[in-house]
Amino acid sequence: MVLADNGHSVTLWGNKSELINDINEFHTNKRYLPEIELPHSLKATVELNEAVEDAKYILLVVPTKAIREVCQKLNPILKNKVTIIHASKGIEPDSSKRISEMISEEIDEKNLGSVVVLSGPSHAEEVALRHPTTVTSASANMEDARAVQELFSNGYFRVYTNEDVIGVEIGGALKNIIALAAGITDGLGYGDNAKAALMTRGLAEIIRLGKEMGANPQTFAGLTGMGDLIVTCTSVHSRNWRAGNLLGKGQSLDEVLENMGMVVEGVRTTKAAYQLAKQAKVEMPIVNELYAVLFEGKNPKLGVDALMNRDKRHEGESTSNFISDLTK
Ligand SMILES: NC(=O)C1=CN([C@@H]2O[C@H](COP(=O)(O)OP(=O)(O)OC[C@H]3O[C@@H](n4cnc5c(N)ncnc54)[C@H](OP(=O)(O)O)[C@@H]3O)[C@@H](O)[C@H]2O)C=CC1
Ligand SMILES: O=C(CO)COP(=O)(O)O
Repeated sequence: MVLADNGHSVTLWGNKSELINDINEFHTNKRYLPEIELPHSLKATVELNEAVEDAKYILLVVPTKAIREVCQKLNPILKNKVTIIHASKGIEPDSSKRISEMISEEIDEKNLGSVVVLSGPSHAEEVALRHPTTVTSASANMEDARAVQELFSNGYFRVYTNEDVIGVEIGGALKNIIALAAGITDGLGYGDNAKAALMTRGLAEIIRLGKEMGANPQTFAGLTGMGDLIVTCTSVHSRNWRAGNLLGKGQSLDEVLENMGMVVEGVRTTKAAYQLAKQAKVEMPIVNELYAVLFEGKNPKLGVDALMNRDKRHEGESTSNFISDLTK
């Protein structure tokens, strides 16, 4: 919608023919954005090669677990070098790969001009209403980051640039873990003090792991770190918060995922972050407790109790100069 509003020629690819027909004929998307009239210039198709034919840019926004599969479908049909912009938020468990790393592994060099990450606090429901939204375009190649900034920027969608791809991808992925935990404490009925604690101490965990992975700690003070953490932990639109909320109210993980019907990225990312933290010996108590709740059947209330009864310490301890990292 943003790109179409900016006058670009956009073709959406989807796998449900009924939904695709509705977009082309009635300019609506009943499943995801039922109240919105889509720009009439927006075309949609079930044929991937039709969607990417002659494309200079491909915007890839499938869930993390589908990234490799979709790239494998794309790679053989690309005829020219393209820039792949991705807006997905996750880390692959076991390989610990970020999305841009998976894309670079799956798309041949001859087909791939550049990878740009578009990330930040932006629930689709509000962007579709053209409500003010700010995001970051990040790439190792700043010229490409600026080109994507130019493509998307308009009066309701403001795009900043950043060269720290690692920090931008890690912030976007790990905030989902904290949002799940915030949903759990809300589901348990604990309220705002607990949520503020999780967001603050959660950001400290994100910075610790992010630094270890090569991110610039300052990035986590920006839109793709603190900004996205705020929106995902507090918004009624957040699937990660909603999933956590149901867990806190006593549903099992299987029940929750079945009821959501949309991707809850924080679940797989918790596994990836748990593995990464272990390998890198980074202290991540919230991640550890959430991992136990999601994958080992731990009662969420006991998880909170464990966090509250950890050894007493100084606020700056083991956060590696948390505040000075953010303000440097
Ligand atoms: N929603 C939002 O506001 C934001 C989402 N994101 C990120 O974008 C990514 C996608 O999220 P979102 O769109 O909300 O997720 P949804 O679950 O709402 O939709 C995912 C879409 O991807 C499709 N899909 C799933 N698997 C495959 C596959 N193997 N091949 C082709 N298509 C597939 C689904 O198809 P089907 O309909 O058939 O299930 C569905 O249309 C996530 O990483 C999320 O974190 C980032 C910023 C904001
Ligand atoms: O990343 C998002 C908003 O910026 C979407 O978050 P949820 O997946 O929790 O809805």
